[in-house]
Amino acid sequence: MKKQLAILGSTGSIGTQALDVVSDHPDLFEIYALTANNHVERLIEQARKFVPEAVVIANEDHYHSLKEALADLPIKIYAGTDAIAQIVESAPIDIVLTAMVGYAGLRPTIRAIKSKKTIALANKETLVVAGELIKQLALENKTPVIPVDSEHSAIFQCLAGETHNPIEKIILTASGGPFRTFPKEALCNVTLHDALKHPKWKMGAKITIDSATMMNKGFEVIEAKWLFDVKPEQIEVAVHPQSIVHSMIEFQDGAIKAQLGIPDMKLPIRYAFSYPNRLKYNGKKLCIEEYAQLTFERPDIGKFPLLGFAYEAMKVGGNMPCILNAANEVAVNAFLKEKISYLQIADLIADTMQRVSYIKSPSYEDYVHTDTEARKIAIEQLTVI
Ligand SMILES: NC(=O)C1=CN([C@@H]2O[C@H](COP(=O)(O)OP(=O)(O)OC[C@H]3O[C@@H](n4cnc5c(N)ncnc54)[C@H](OP(=O)(O)O)[C@@H]3O)[C@@H](O)[C@H]2O)C=CC1
Ligand SMILES: CC(=O)[C@@H](O)[C@H](O)COP(=O)(O)O
Ligand SMILES: [Mn+2]
Repeated sequence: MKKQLAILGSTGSIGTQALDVVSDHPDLFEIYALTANNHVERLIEQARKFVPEAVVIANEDHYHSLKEALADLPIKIYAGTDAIAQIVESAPIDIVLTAMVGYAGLRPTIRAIKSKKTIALANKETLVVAGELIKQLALENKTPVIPVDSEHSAIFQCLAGETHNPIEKIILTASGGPFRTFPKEALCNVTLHDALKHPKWKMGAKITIDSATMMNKGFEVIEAKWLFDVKPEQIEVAVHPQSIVHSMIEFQDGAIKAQLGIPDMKLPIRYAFSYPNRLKYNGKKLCIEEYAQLTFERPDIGKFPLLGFAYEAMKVGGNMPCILNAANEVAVNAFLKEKISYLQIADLIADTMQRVSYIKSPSYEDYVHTDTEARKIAIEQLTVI
């Protein structure tokens, strides 16, 4: 039986790579549903190629053009965020890949977990915002959450066969982003164009900016806490500019296991789809002799304060990581529109973290309310900076 997949965010960087993986294995996987937000032409192309049961466009303005373009095919067409949350519940779906960007991933992920679908989790913001709730729901519903994020997939792969061995320490590797070698004083002059030049990975715009501020690594620290049930002090970040070692775990006997490979998201996507099996791959692989040096250095929190904010938010807990995420989404969006400078991203987030009401044990409704409140405060701040 082919596994039936729902790809949320099929038009993005992870989504399109996931569809490549499906194309490589038509005998194993079938697309049940595709969802997107604005790239309607790309979604139409994908729908014509994979002929899924259903296609959903979050932005309702595109509904009619989508429906018209696919009128000759037996595909159900829906629009709106409610429809995305509903489609993941469809009985035939085995795996839901959460490859949409940002807070928008939270609600459909919860619905998919409650419907006992295996989650292939790329949308790290879901765990940043509501990690405790997601973990609890996944346990209650016995729903596997398989990481797609390269570092977490690496850790997950290293944990195979180690069920009875506790993790002593996680060493999350970071590329260091485009400004790794820049002196701190130079960061006041960097542009959007500079920040969008990731040294190793070709990704969507939002995560590329998160990598340039190292917010991405901060988010990944929080993501690791929830996925692997470790304390903040057990998670270390090592800057590894070659992006070949995708992360490491240290066990209590001092052994360190790592997963290596060229920077290619298709490997963690493929592994999440085929887990616990590995699929044959004949494309480009790591040739270790090409790397005379694999280097590791400590991150500079003075230069990348957002990484520090994430550790702080994780330690404070409650709705603080949700505030951090909302403020970051507003700030990155403003930076992408060139309304604020690179350094103002940190100012805006620090300010918002101080202003939003703190909730120690948030419910789902509290997260929704916190996200709204934090965005409002961050947007207000935009007008005064
Ligand atoms: N790219 C990568 O290599 C990696 C990404 N990730 C994570 O995966 C997620 C996706 O990243 P990436 O693929 O780079 O992002 P992209 O920006 O390339 O793609 C985002 C996708 O989400 C859709 N989308 C955007 N907003 C909404 C919304 N409000 N409702 C529904 N769908 C929406 C977009 O639709 P449309 O294009 O139609 O507007 C698009 O399909 C992020 O959480 C990121 O942190 C994790 C590790 C690596
Ligand atoms: C591919 C992937 O998983 C990204 O999250 C990547 O880690 C970003 O690179 P940084 O290490 O620069 O954040
Ligand atoms: Mn990553």
